[in-house]
Amino acid sequence: MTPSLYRVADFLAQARELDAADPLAAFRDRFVIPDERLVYLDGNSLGRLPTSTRERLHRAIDEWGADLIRGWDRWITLAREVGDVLATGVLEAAPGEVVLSDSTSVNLYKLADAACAARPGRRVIVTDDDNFPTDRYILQGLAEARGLELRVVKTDIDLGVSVESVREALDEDVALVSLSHVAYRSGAVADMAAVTAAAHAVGALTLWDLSHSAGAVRVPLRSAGVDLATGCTYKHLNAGPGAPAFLFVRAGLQRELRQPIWGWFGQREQFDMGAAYDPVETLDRFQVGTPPVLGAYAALEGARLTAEAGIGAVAEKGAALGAYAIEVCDAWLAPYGFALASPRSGTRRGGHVTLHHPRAWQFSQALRAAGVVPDFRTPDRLRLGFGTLYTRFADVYAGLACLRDIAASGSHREFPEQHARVT
Ligand SMILES: Cc1ncc(COP(=O)(O)O)c(C=O)c1O
Ligand SMILES: Nc1c(O)cccc1C(=O)C[C@H](N)C(=O)O
Repeated sequence: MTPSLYRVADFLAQARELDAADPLAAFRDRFVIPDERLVYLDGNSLGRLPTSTRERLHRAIDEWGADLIRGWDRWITLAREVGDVLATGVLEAAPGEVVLSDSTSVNLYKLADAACAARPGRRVIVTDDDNFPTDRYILQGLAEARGLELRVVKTDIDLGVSVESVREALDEDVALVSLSHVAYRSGAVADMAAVTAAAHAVGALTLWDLSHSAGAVRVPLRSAGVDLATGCTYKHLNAGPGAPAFLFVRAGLQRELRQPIWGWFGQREQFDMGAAYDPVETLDRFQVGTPPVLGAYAALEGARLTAEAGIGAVAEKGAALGAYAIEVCDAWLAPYGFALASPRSGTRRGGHVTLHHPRAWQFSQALRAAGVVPDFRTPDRLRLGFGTLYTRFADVYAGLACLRDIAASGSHREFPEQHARVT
């Protein structure tokens, strides 16, 4: 499974060999793939639909029709049920530390505000300048509302945020360090354990965005001593557009923190409908309102699929897909001006590989027109995202062969230079 061991020029044969040796190959049959000709390299934005999810959602709709309000006997605990699958099968956390809730954006706000409230007198939140937009905006808004300073660490946009740069931003005034574990643009993996240790050394809490990590790489929440985390389920966990996010709160912190949105799903004896907010002492205090049940079932199926495959095997295959892509890019695309904009080392890279090219937008449009779906990120980056459970080495080969042919023929120049709308 290690592409660098190959010294053959025949990348197609190499892809076939790697697919034949892939222990996760059979998982592709567990996804709905209506068009086998489409080369989908955007699983890091929106994962494919698992067949079990399609079945479970049909069943859930029928249960709604038949059970009506009685369905809540089961649905009421669904967010925690999914959380436990994520905790034990995907995130290296303990049962009772992860729950499905709201969106990543809303959870970031809830957790960051709770962390700042738990460090009264400290005036600083630390983040980095290439963190995902919603993270930066939420922290900007929170800092403004609380009269805090948002200290923004400079990132190398291809290699991610370094522990040294975070350390330089730390002092005893810092309440919270909030970073993405896998950078959305480059796929660079931050050193979760070292950053967390550095933050703890000055008495600060840590909050990690795991949107690009969950279901793609190992997330050592427990061994790194992480305090707080959140992330989406619609990328590598394949739970579908708008599926609910998850949040993690370290067991030892749950009683101490109080989140800012006082909803009834955090309330002790919820159905007593008490007069004043009195939150439970467990993780449920970070819930707010009625969970989206259909999305929660989709998240349950997606999380189970990754847990069944094993996050170790998933991460290993993701790294191998990336290594193969980089090897092919070096040989085929560098002559056309493409440059790697992700870490080369598999242990420092998440589930996607990013390429830099001044005409990345035009290439992304030409690829789409040719039946290959990558994504584009401003200003000049092409991201190739691998859904480890369904992307084959042969898909990576086909996508890159198409990109090479476009570059060789110059056909990308037929597409407008400026991007209009980008997803
Ligand atoms: C790192 C990261 N955080 C957050 C989000 C989105 O958050 P939300 O689901 O709240 O829109 C994304 C992707 O959209 C992301 O890549
Ligand atoms: N969440 C998305 C959406 O609602 C619309 C379009 C794209 C997305 C994405 O997930 C983008 C993705 N987080 C990124 O890394 O760019």
